[in-house]
Amino acid sequence: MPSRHSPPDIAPLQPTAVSNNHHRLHTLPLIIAGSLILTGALLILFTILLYRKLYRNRTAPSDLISKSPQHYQCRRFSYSQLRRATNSFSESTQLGHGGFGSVYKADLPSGNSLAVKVMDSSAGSLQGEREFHNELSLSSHLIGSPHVVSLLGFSSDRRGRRLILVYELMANRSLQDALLDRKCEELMDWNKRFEIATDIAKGIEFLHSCCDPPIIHGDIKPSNILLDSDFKAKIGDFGLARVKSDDLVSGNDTRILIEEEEKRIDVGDDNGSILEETESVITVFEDGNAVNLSPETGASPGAGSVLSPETCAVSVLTASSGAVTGLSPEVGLEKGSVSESCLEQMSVESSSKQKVGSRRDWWWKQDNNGGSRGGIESGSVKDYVMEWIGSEIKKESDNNKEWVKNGDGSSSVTKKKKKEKKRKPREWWKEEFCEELTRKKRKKKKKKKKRGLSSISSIDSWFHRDDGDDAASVHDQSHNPCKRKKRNSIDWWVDGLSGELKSVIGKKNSQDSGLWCDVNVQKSGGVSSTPSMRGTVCYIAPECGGGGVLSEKCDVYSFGVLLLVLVSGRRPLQVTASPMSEFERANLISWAKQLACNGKLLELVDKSIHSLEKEQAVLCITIALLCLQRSPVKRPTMKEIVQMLSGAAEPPHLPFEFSPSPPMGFPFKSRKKAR
Ligand SMILES: Nc1ncnc2c1ncn2[C@@H]1O[C@H](COP(=O)(O)OP(=O)(O)OP(=O)(O)O)[C@@H](O)[C@H]1O
Repeated sequence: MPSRHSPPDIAPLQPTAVSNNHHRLHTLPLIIAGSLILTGALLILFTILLYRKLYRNRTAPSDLISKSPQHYQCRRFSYSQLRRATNSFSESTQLGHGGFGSVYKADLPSGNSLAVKVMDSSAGSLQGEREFHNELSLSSHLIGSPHVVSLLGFSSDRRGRRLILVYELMANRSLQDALLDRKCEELMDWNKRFEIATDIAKGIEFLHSCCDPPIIHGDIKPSNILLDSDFKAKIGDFGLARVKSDDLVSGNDTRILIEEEEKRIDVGDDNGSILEETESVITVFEDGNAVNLSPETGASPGAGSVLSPETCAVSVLTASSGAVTGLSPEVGLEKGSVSESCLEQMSVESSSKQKVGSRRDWWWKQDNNGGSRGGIESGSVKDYVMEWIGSEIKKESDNNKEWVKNGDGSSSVTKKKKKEKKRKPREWWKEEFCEELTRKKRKKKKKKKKRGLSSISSIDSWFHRDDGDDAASVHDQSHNPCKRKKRNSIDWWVDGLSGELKSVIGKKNSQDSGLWCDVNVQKSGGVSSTPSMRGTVCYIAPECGGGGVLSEKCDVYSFGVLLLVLVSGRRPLQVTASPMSEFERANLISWAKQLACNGKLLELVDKSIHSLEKEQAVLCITIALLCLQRSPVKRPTMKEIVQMLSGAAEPPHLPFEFSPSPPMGFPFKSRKKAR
């Protein structure tokens, strides 16, 4: 009998293998998923670590800085100690407010007091961080001058969001604050002012001549001049300063560049820029709903609109600087603040018109900023201003129709009487401007008849004036009484503004409007100035604005403006009284030039000053005018200035173009007549 073989144990094995396979099939995706999750988690962890590392690097520069040997002399302060010393950075300890934060007085338990500048980097201000770095990195160069504010150290909070610079405390805060806001009695003594001027000059000379390599401050202005308890001046705030390194243009190169630039402008302008400018004005206003900007034609009814004095004043003053204490009749010609929206509008629009200039150094680079020669071309400045005025005119035109009629003399007597009753503070402005307009209108008609010249808006001609032309025109007019007659207060007022506008418009800043906001006087008495990478409007040299060539001569120019401010006790741009005649004084630089041409320099001196040394005052103004020459090469060096101020060098002569007119009736015969 055949033995019956039991079937091999394969059959029962089969289900096991199947189940194993099944098991494998089940686990494989799990393994894959698991490994994917693990990889993902690792990636996320890595990213987080990387991000934290980068973030830490960005927000806590002080950690890095402390490792750098060149900062070892700068002490690192304990944040909590500083916080306690400033009462948690309370307002009561606030000394002032700048572009990138506030300055507090810190009273240490030892009895010493310090000034603590807090920059809140959580606001995302890269520029603030840069200034922080810049100031720290320069501190090692700045030791040894009694005319420079000492940087004692730095600090930052645990998360590195608050960056702190610690300075010696300057009891009388800034010159801006003491002279222009608080009007300290001590500064009404001429000797004190002269001493301050000399100290500042010595401080800048130290930066230019004693530091190796030289340092260019880049932002000389009253709010960066600090006064100790004896009102001795020291230069502070080196956030925009820079070491003059080899990659920077040397003095000679600067000269070549400037000469090339001047040639380019001469040739460029000849090649039609003036024509373009004229055309652009017409186009702008034709586009702007047939708004006629010419005061002459604008005054006529039906012209669609008119350039009201308010518009003119606000636009030009706003454009020029925040340093305007009197803006328009609406603000009562007292301290007022420039409309922020206007400033923003100006900055935003202007920045879009700028040509972005390329500079090697980050110092010059600014978000949304840059540009060639003053950050903009003259045409675009004017276009911008014209456009802006045009838009303001549109707003004004509806309100001002009555005024236009009045200006034209067509309104009824009864209406006039009614208006007189309601006379608002701004009325004087309108009336005076109407007179101005009608006068101009008459003159223009005469001109047309005589010469048959094409009509160009007088506003247009205002903007054709450049800094250089300004001087020339001042001189020209002073030497030619006939020409001078043609100028009126408005002309003088607007004189020189094109250069300032260039600076303004080249200053768009991510944090604020980019304008000098000295009008925003803080509660503490401090002021907020422009946190600009290029200096401050009205103080910045024409060639430096908008990323131009930087040299020591930029500081010399700023010193010139500061000197005028010091002597006159007023801001570079301000209207202090209501009459139209005051407009000619609104622009301090133009006014100084005008007085120089008329041989009346001493009229510039602050009336509140006592014990005036007239010779010294004339010396100061003369030096200021030398510093304000358009060509940097012509400006004196700080060393020369110190020598002049200290009497070690001969007192300088006024630049030719500002020297007083020669006596009339000069016996000069032309060849033609002689024959
Ligand atoms: N060391 C100091 N001692 C006393 N007060 C100071 C000191 N440093 C600054 N201040 C005060 O704080 C104010 C603000 O200074 P800060 O340098 O921050 O800004 P600013 O120079 O006014 O403007 P910007 O930031 O545009 O340069 C100064 O105007 C001054 O009144």
